[in-house]
Amino acid sequence: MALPAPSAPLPKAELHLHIEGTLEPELAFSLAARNGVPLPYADTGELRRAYDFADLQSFLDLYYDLMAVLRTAEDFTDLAEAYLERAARQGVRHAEIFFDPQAHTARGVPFGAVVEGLGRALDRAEERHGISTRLIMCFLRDLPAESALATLEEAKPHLDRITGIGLDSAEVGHPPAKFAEVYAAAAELGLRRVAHAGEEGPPEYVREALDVLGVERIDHGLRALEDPELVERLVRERVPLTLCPLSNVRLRTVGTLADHPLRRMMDAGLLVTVNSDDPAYFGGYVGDNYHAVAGALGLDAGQLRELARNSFLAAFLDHDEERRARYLAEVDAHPDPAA
Ligand code: HPA
Ligand SMILES: [Zn+2]
Repeated sequence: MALPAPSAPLPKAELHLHIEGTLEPELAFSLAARNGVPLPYADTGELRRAYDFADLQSFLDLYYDLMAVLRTAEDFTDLAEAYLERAARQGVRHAEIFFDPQAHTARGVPFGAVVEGLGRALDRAEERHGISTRLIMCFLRDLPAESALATLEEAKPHLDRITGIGLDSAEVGHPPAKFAEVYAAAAELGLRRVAHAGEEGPPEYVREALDVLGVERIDHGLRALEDPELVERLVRERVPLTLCPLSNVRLRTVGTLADHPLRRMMDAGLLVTVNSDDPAYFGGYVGDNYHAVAGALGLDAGQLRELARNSFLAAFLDHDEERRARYLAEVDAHPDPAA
């Protein structure tokens, strides 16, 4: 008897994904060889063994170091192409991709090489992988606000490729209000706004991201749970939260997946989504994150469907409502959300 064909993975959008965090050890070594960049690791096994993080900063140190291998537009194309291929296999139909321009321009890589390189992969993502895409430029919050303003200036000739801005890197000590001016300038330019807040920083940072920066989504937002009034507001205003469960475990913001508050957050009425953050470093791509939380928290088919629906509801698809409706219909029609 023939085995039934395995069903396709649940269609989903990925809204919290740092493209530099998709740099797998194998690609890092091959780019290092191509560009003549020395790496302080003997092989991919030794590099992987360094992925044992105590907190956000210990991860960021390695993340920024390994980026040294990314030098040319072609490197960024190869990086994004590898991500899109993996994402498609895990059911991603729409990806809103973060990149960190300052981490590259600071090393002498031109802004244009980064955006054009990524853009070449994104331009063919629909045809090759069936994935629609957006690009979101993140500012490094541990650099001065002036550097973010200069980066927005550099971005101006490339705004046809950039949908929005975000805020990432070391959170504590760098409150959202530090970036009020650049967020206001970006809003004037018609850019969408998101920010990491409440990953390691306090609930106050989540409130500031909403009130001072005018963000439309909060990346992570876990620590909002410490403030019931803030939770009530996030529910009332339907502010999407882009959660990254495997990241939270690897960076020790939650103890184990079984302790992850995702299910409680859904029960509280929050609009939560599941994402991979930096999948090459945290042990899984977005489908792996869905499977992991489904297993650890005992999510049923309805809850998995809700997470996938939320991802499309929270996506920047306002100018393409027809597409959003199509993606939502694909979720509703999916025979087996656990796949
Ligand atoms: O998880 C993250 N948090 C903050 N900054 C980041 N930059 C890449 N990944 C992250
Ligand atoms: Zn992130």
